[in-house]
Amino acid sequence: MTEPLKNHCATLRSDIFTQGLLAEWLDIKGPQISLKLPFAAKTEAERLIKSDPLLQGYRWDVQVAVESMAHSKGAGQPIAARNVIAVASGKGGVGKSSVCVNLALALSRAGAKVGILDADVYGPSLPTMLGNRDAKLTFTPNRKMLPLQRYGLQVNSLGYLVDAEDATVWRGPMASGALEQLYNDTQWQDLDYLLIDMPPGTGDIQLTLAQKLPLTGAVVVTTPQTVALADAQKGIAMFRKVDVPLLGIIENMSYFQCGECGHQDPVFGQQGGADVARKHSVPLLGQWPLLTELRQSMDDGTPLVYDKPNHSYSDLIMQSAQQMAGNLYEFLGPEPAQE
Ligand SMILES: Nc1ncnc2c1ncn2[C@@H]1O[C@H](COP(=O)(O)OP(=O)(O)OP(=O)(O)O)[C@@H](O)[C@H]1O
Repeated sequence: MTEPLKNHCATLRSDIFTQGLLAEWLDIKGPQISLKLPFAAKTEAERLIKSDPLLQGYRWDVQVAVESMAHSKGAGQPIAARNVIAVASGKGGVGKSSVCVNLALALSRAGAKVGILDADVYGPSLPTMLGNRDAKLTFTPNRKMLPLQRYGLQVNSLGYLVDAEDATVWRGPMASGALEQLYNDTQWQDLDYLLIDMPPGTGDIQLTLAQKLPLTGAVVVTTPQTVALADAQKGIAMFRKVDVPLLGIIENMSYFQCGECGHQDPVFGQQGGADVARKHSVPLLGQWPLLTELRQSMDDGTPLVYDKPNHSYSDLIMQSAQQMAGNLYEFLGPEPAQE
């Protein structure tokens, strides 16, 4: 029965599991099935299993054991996590930090150990979005920073070290120095994914970061608006130039969705992010509407995907995050085992 069952699981396909649930991830002992996923997609796997009548008679134990991907680079920087992902935008204010926080929380819900490094040193917004602005970092005896724990994530931001207002007037070299220190001197604990909230833009500081950090991949956030799209394309070009694989584009603020009646209004134009994704052969990870509740949740420091997991918007975020993790695995493949 084991082989036919494994073959059946391989037919359970979705956008995230393009080859189904693979035989090597499954361990079947009588009515007990253990499924060990190599990327964060526990929620999607459970959904697939639940939707199949043939699999209901079994006891399922779904675990996530994220593997480090083969592609990992960076000029001499230590690698702080199994996978390091930049969340970037060519233009400011398109919602990059909000997307980064929600993606991180979604990956954590999908079974992974996740951290966020707020590298947006000119305007660190992580402390506000996570509702822990008064939190202060602690240090190890050898002066390493211990990341703060929040909503199941490990996080660090310049905002926990200095006042956000002070950081906004920093000049390039000071900001780059602070960033390198944040990256090198934070003692991250056993992370599957470290998401880096990059400073907006494609200038020197962003290029240096993209070159120096051992990035496994990058996600570009844009709105559908023409000016944002031009900058998003610069972002794509920047990552391609330094050989960082693009895991996808998130089109944020795709349309305004009225919280009362559900009416949709394409405030910033239509499909722009989707068109750029197609033009540059980068996957589109999602189209997230402009929603008052999302903005409110970020201002209140209780991000939607954590605070309201059953909200339809949270489903969108979960889909994008798991798709990103799946793309990372599919595009890059696990690191070969050490001899
Ligand atoms: N989909 C959305 N719906 C409603 N509000 C949103 C959405 N995405 C982001 N926002 C809001 O837009 C504002 C800007 O978002 P955010 O700070 O995430 O952008 P950013 O691109 O990181 O900005 P910066 O360039 O300053 O780093 C915030 O108030 C945020 O709550």
